Amino acid sequence: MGVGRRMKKQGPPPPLDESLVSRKRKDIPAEAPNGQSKKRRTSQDTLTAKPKKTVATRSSALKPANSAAKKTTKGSFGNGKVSQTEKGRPNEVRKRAGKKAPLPLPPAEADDDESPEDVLEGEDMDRAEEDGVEEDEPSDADVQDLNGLGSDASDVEDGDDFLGLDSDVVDTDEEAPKQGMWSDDEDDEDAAEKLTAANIEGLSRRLDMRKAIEEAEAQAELEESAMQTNIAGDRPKVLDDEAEDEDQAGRPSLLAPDLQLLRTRITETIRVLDDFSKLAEPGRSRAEYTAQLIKDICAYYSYSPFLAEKLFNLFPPREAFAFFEANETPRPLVIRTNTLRTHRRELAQKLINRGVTLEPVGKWSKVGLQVFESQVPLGATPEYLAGHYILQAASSFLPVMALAPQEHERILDMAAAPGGKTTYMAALMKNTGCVFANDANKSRAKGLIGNIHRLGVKNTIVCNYDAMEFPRVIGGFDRVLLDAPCSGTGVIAKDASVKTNKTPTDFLRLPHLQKNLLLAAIDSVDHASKTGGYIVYSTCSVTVEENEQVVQYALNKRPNIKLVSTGLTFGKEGFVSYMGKKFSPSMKETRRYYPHAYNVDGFFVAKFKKTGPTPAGAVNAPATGGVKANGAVKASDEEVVDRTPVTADEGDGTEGDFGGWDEEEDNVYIERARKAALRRKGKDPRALMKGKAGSGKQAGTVDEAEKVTAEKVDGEVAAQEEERGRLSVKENAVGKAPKERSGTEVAAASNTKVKRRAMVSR
Ligand SMILES: C[S@@+](CC[C@H](N)C(=O)[O-])C[C@H]1O[C@@H](n2cnc3c(N)ncnc32)[C@H](O)[C@@H]1O
Repeated sequence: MGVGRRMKKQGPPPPLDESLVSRKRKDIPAEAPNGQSKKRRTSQDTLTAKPKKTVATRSSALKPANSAAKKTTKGSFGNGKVSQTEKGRPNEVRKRAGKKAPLPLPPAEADDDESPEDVLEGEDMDRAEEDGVEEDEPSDADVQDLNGLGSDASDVEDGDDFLGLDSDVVDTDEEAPKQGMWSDDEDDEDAAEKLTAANIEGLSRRLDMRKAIEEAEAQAELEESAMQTNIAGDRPKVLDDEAEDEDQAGRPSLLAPDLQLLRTRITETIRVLDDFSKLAEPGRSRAEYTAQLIKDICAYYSYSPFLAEKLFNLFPPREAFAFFEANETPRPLVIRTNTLRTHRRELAQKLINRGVTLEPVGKWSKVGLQVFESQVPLGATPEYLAGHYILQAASSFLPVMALAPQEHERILDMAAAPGGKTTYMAALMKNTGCVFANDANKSRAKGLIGNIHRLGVKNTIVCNYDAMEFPRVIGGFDRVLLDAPCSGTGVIAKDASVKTNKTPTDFLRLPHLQKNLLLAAIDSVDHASKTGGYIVYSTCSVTVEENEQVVQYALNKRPNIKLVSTGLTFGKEGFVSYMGKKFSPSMKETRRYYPHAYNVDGFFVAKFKKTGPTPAGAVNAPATGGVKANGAVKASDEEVVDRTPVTADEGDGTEGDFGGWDEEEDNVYIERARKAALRRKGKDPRALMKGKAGSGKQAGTVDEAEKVTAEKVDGEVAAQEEERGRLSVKENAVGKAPKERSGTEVAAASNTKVKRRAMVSR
């Protein structure tokens, strides 16, 4: 495998406090480093510019002695790839703009039809090979971004819930004293020097290229922004004239937007919003500028207006820009050492020998390795096949680190496929105790089994339930991880379809599901666990609806939980208020991760401690039936169906503005589900409704707009229920042949249903 797109795109976006544009302007020397005078870059130049040449020249100017760097720079970047200006822009926009050479999508991405709800880890071999099409250039900050994070790593390892981590991780640490590039307690100096020497050429080459390219990019950007056609003086004129967007007949213009002008206008609008009183045109409001900015962001990055606005509202304008920019470049390729099979140092040495350039992901992790270049497909090396590592996004380490599973504990991973987190947990637990790895999607659960086998995990039982059925299936866990299905707004760099395929309905449907799953997670934990009693909720989404709002709902519904520190050494605090809504002050214990801030996928992590028993009337209390985690069957095996109505979500004064249920919305859900059930039984709900007094009254309580949304949501919920029903029926019908059972499975699943559905990790 050559130098791939992903591997080249290791660089983070610029730091938050220095915008892309202003930072580069600041840093740019008056004259190009090689003494060439500045040349204005036209849009045609931009598209045809050969980074190879620029990079090589600037690189040699920066470091004339480094011929190796020059040579590799040519090899790596000199394939007639597109310039920075064009990089990362959606193809369709480029096409619309009539540009000469549309940037091809890498085949793996183009073919990837899995939604972020489905695939968050990159375990397949294909993923490791999805490189090699688009060029990018790392920036100076790139190593620091992952490496520099959590430099107070000792806190992580020694902190409350991380007490066990040091001993849990079978890493070089136990055997070896300190060394620089590797963890403090890793390797002796000689060994590490060898590793570093083997790696050093690649690393220094990368640094050279990064520096050179950033300079070239900054220069180009400066020149571009100088090409302003509609910006004059101190008060830039950036607001659209109505007529500009319409043709002569008043229809929306079909002309392709000029991307350079759009970008310039975006940066200028941000500048105005940063210093509104000084820079705004007289008589124009902030709202007008914001609307213009969102509109330009939609055009430039190809977002739906709905999602662009939702994401924009999470940040101040300048930071929002950094976020949208960061979504255009992939995050670093990271592998997690499987400490059940090897040590990180050993693994690194073997991979370096195979031509992989890598280094530890940062002090905050003892098992992560960030890969910069590879001569081999990382999903097909002997070490990969032998289960020595898994390709896993750095952000996806975080929920497991927060959960901090301990040896000999019983853990539930409610939505586990494809198993990146399950297998990490098993490694931390040194294959002791028991992990129930559940996923509602049967085919994904099979992939999970594959990873479990490859990585040598032996303490895990895979099962295939709708997680809402917990704890009726089995409860009493020491810790539960709910890595919830979500909209994937944190992983847009991996799946650009999120930009346009999410609708308002998704942000009703998903939080509804997430809230239910979180209650089930909480109710599945044994509050009296001697070692645990913790729940971690995580998503790869950055929206408030799927994160703080879900957490707040759980806090409202379960007085027997409290938010506690995640123990993670980096991450931004969760919102305690958002757009006029208030959340619990303890929400600051939750952590938000953004691509532009940490060069990791967008993520959210919340950790709860369960402080008391599940309230008697709780929806998911394992009152009847089910088994405890220790395998003891409860007195009655009768099926418990969750019929608890959901209550007010917003504005009832007692539960806060977020986190509760919207009673009307839920009445509609319930009503629709009832109708769907009737239809399934072959009855016509409308005929039945006619006879019922009050049914019209209920319909009258929901206004038309709500009705339309509710119709849609309920249609989807009903379809989902139907699908789940089918899944469950199918599974029960299929059952499991005796040969598929292992001792572990049989011992742990004394409940017939569990036995039927559990798939085995041998
Ligand atoms: C974010 S992914 C999980 C990723 C996984 N934790 C990992 O680290 O590899 C969400 C998963 O939830 C599963 N899922 C969706 N709805 C579910 C439900 N009601 N019960 C259980 N699992 C569900 C999906 O099939 C998907 O695999």
